[in-house]
Amino acid sequence: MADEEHQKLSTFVKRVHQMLRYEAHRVGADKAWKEHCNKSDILQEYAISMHKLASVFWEKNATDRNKSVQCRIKWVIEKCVLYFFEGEKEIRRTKEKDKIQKFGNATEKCTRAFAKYARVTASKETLTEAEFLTLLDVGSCYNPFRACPFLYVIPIDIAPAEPDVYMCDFLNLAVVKPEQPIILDGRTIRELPSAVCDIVVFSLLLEYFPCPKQRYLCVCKAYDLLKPEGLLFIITPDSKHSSANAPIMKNWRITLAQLGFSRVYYEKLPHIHCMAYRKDINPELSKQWSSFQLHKKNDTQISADLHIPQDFQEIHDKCDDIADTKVERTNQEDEALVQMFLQLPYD
Ligand SMILES: C[S@@+](CC[C@H](N)C(=O)[O-])C[C@H]1O[C@@H](n2cnc3c(N)ncnc32)[C@H](O)[C@@H]1O
Repeated sequence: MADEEHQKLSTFVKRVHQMLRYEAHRVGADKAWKEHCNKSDILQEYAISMHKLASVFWEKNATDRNKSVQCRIKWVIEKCVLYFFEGEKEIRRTKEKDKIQKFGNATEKCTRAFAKYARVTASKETLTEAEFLTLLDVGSCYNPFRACPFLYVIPIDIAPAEPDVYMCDFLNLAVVKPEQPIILDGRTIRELPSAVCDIVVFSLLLEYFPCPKQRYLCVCKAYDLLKPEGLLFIITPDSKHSSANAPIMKNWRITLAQLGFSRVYYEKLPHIHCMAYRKDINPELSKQWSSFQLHKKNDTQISADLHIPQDFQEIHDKCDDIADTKVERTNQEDEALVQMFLQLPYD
């Protein structure tokens, strides 16, 4: 039997997600979100629960790849090293350039954009590579990337669990003109300049939002905040077999391609999907790929949504009291629940 406290924390986190989905269904996503952000006691308890789940319970399983979701942080760092320091970035740049040349006149505009980008960055490149990489960790909670030596981390959260995490609602963050200074108003961030980040991380973030449009807004914002050739990491929970939610993952890929992202790394680990998307120098190629995929599916229009399996589940017309984490269950039901929440509180 799994630890009782582990189960209680997982249940609390899951109930916050359920409550938000229920409220969004009842009063609309925008209103529900606004009200949710004012529930400081629940946000605070969520922050404490999440921090404890990740740093105590998941940490215990950190060395076992089959059990651990803790490896999500390691996965992101490993892929950053491969991409930024071990040549993958240059390989991708060459591939993009080759494809553009292959497509010929139709993409003449792309070729010009590419050449201009190469000229502008050539002088800065060596300097940039030697400096820290700027990583925006959205929904950071407890700043798990803090210890990484080559990262300058900007951790943000609506409910920081650690004092070095900035208070910020990403949905309402203003993206301002590039080359503006980053304004840190005390421990709160209200705006960031565009094209300022090498890396944006959404680790277990997107499923928090009750509505597919809010998730889409997040990826659009990440696109604006990233430098060309920067990476967006998305870690999303799924304890099922890799093929079970493959159509949803494919739709994400098509939607992100429509924005100008191409997928660089993907891995299904036992409890999570791990993905890294590159902001292409020119968005036309990935847009073309996306249109081709839609054509194959006989779809004409890309949806400005990012769905998760929970969107297709029935919304219960009554949401249990969030504070009441004690539910009457049989031993068998208890065991099933524990197995389900052993690693992640979402599925
Ligand atoms: C499930 S936790 C994940 C924490 C951490 N990233 C991890 O991998 O362990 C989701 C976090 O996202 C935060 N969050 C949700 N919506 C947010 C928003 N709009 N802006 C910033 N943070 C948000 C929550 O407060 C919560 O700490």
